[in-house]
Amino acid sequence: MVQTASAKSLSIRNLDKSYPLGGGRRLPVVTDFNLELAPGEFVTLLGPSGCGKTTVLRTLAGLEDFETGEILLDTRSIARLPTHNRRIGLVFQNYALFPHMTVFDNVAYSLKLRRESREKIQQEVQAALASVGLAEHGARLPGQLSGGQQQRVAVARALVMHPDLLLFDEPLSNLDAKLRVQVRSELRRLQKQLGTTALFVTHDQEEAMSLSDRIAVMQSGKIEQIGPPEEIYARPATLFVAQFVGKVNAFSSTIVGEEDGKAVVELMGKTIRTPLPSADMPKNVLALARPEATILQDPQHSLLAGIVEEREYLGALIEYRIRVGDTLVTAVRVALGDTMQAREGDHVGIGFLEETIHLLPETKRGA
Ligand SMILES: Nc1ncnc2c1ncn2[C@@H]1O[C@H](COP(=O)(O)OP(=O)(O)OP(=O)(O)O)[C@@H](O)[C@H]1O
Repeated sequence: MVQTASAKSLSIRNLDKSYPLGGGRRLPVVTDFNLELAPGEFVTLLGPSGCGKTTVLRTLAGLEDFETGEILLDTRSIARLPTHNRRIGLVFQNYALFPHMTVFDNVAYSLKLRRESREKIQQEVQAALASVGLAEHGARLPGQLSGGQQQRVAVARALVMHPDLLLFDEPLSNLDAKLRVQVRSELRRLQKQLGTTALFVTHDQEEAMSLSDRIAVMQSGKIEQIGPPEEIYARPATLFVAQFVGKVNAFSSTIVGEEDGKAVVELMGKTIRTPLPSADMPKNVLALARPEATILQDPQHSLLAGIVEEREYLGALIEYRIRVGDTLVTAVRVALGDTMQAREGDHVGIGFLEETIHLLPETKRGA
C-alpha cells in the first residue's frame, strides 16, 4: 500500500484565465474563480460541456498558464512552479499509458526520470500497484488489460509520486456503465484510505453525487453553488443547479402567508404548505418539486388533476409526464409494489410531499 502523507489543503484564489482568440482578442474562461478544499476532501467540479472545468484542472496542474490569481497547497504557492514540481497526480479520461511499456514500467516512469534507486522504484511501484489491486499485473502490457484495469494503472502512476493533490479529468467516461460504477467506488475507497485531497471533473451528476464530499456546480466559468451532494440536490440555489443534478418540476408561485411555521404558497391556483424560506425570500417564487416527491393520487381527492401524456418504463422506475393545463408535470414511481400506477390517457390526481418543496426567488430561474 502507498504510505499516506499528511493531507494538504488547496486554495485557488481570484484565478483569471483566458485563451487567445487571435487578432489580440481573448476568450475569458474563468474570472475571479475561488475554491478551497480542506485536507483530504474530495470535491467535484460538475457542469456542462465548455463551462471551464478542464481549464481549472489544467491550470492547477501547470499545463495552462493564467493571468492572475494564486494557487496554494497548504501555505506553499505552486502557481508558478513547473508541473513536475507541483506534487500533483493527474488521471485523465484516456489513461495516457505508454502502450509499448509494461504496467510496471508505466508506473515507474516518473521515478526513473527522478533517477531513484532500483530498490526504491521496485518497492514504490509494487506498493502503488497493490493499492489499486494490480500487484500481479506488472509484467503485462496495457493492451492486455481491460479498460477498468488500465484506468487503475493510471491511478497507480499518479499515486506512486505521493502527490499532495490528486486531479481527475473525467477518468471514468471511457468505461462502460457497469464498470464505471465499480471503478468509481474503488476510487472513492482508495482516496478515503490514502486521505489525499482530490479534485474531480465530470459532467455526470450521478458520478459527482456518489463520489464527492462537496460538489461545485459550474456554469460559464463560475461556481453557481458549492455544497454536500444532499444540499445541492434538495436545496439548489438556482433553477440551473436544480436541473443539472436531476429532474425537477418548477412552478411559478406566490407566497401568500405563513401558518403554523409553514409558508402558505399559491401554486396553479391551489394552496400548499412548504417549509419556511429565509426571511429575505420575495413573494414571487419558484416552487421546486422533485419527480419522486410528486405523487399520483385519486383525482377526486388531490391538489391538481391532469392526464398522463407519457408513461416511460425504466425498469426499477416508471416516469410519468402528466399534462395539467399548459404545464407538463413529471412524477416518478417505483415499478414494483406501488399500488398507484397509471396508463397513458388516464386521468390522475397529483399531490406533493410538501415538506420537500424548495422555494427559490423567481429571479433564480435564469436565462
Ligand atoms: N486551448 C484552447 N484555446 C481556446 N479556447 C479553449 C481552449 N481550451 C478550451 N477552450 C474554450 O474554453 C472554454 C472552456 O473549456 P473547458 O475544456 O475548460 O470546458 P469543460 O467544462 O471542461 O468542457 P468539457 O466537459 O467539454 O471538457 C470552452 O469555451 C472552450 O471552447
